[in-house]
Amino acid sequence: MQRVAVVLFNLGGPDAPESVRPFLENLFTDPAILRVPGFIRPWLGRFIAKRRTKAASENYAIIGGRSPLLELTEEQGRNLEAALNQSGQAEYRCFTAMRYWHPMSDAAARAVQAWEPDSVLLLPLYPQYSTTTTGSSVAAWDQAAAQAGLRVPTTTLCCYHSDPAFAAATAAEVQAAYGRARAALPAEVRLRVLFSAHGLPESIVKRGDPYQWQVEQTVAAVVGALTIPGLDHVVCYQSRVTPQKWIGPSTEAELERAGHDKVAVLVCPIAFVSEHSETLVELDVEYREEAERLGVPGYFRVPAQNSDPGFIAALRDLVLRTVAGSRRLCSFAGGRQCPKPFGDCPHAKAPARSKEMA
Ligand SMILES: C=CC1=C(C)c2cc3[nH]c(cc4nc(cc5[nH]c(cc1n2)c(C)c5CCC(=O)O)C(CCC(=O)O)=C4C)c(C)c3C=C
Ligand SMILES: [Fe+2]
Ligand SMILES: [Fe+2]
Repeated sequence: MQRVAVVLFNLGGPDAPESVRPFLENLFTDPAILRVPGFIRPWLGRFIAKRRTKAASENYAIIGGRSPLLELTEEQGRNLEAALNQSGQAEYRCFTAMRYWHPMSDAAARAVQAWEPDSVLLLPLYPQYSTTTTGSSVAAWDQAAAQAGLRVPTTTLCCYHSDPAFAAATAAEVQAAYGRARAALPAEVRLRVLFSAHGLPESIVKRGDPYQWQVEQTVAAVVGALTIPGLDHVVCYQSRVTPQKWIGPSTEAELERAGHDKVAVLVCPIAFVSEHSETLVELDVEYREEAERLGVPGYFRVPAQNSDPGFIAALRDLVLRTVAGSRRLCSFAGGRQCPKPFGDCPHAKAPARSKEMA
């Protein structure tokens, strides 16, 4: 039986208070994140990380001083592995490769190599492709796999932003949370869904990053799978961490509008499939307090997918379809379907290697 290694990509997060600063240094010295000339990046990246450490540490302190991302990603891996092995088509094993904290790509590539797979499938836990997330992880993996001497056929799943099963699983969570919020609210109070995605500097989108477009596609697919007539909803962006202009509207601005309109909000994280500091602190603590201050008449949140069975089943089907040979195409070319398979076109390349992005 063929052995297939499925590598789950995620961002990673500090596992202890003393890991916050080195984690941030790894993040801010990534050329996909800090787009300045190479000679200045290590110095500037470490400087920004040092300045960010206090605020980030305070956030992690609220959730026990560490990120829950590794445990949640490993749980997703165990559930996906069990679901894949039920198919009996091949032997699957899931591995985790974090981008900015352990276990990173080098350790993951060595573990994959030791298992001696016939092929590898790279599966980002980012539904939407961004050069800052999936693109960066693919670049780190390529280097780590080469160093580990791993030379087996490797397929990359670029994104699943409007995959019907992923959208349906997400919609089921939204529908249930909407029902709970409606039941808790007086009948005369209107409810608006804020689909809140991680933000991105506008300059990165202007250089061809498909993330914002794919986030909008996800929201359209999820709203299409809901049965809530006349749903009041908006897409907005959270977690701005640098002074540049970021894509908008910001989630804070949408809370302000909700306060002005006197509508309650149901916040749905739409670009994260696991709970982490930005859902558990930014959404559950900071924005909730902000909403109260702004007079928003109710604040509710949709949980992240984590190991929701519908989400795991959607991932299983994506993996099986990809392994079965119907390679998924890159879904971005200025808003149109790209004619080339993911990996063979400029949209999939990490920025350092692609100056020709559309
Ligand atoms: C310029 C900075 C950043 C960009 C661009 C960015 C893009 C981006 N990030 C995620 C998902 C996550 N980011 C997380 C933490 C995090 N992100 C940044 C900066 C940028 N992200 C920082 C500085 C941090 C650390 C926390 C903080 O200082 O506030 C996490 C959380 C990890 C955890 O520990 O729980 C996730 C997940 C996406 C999807 C994205 C672009 C599309
Ligand atoms: Fe981030
Ligand atoms: Fe493409």
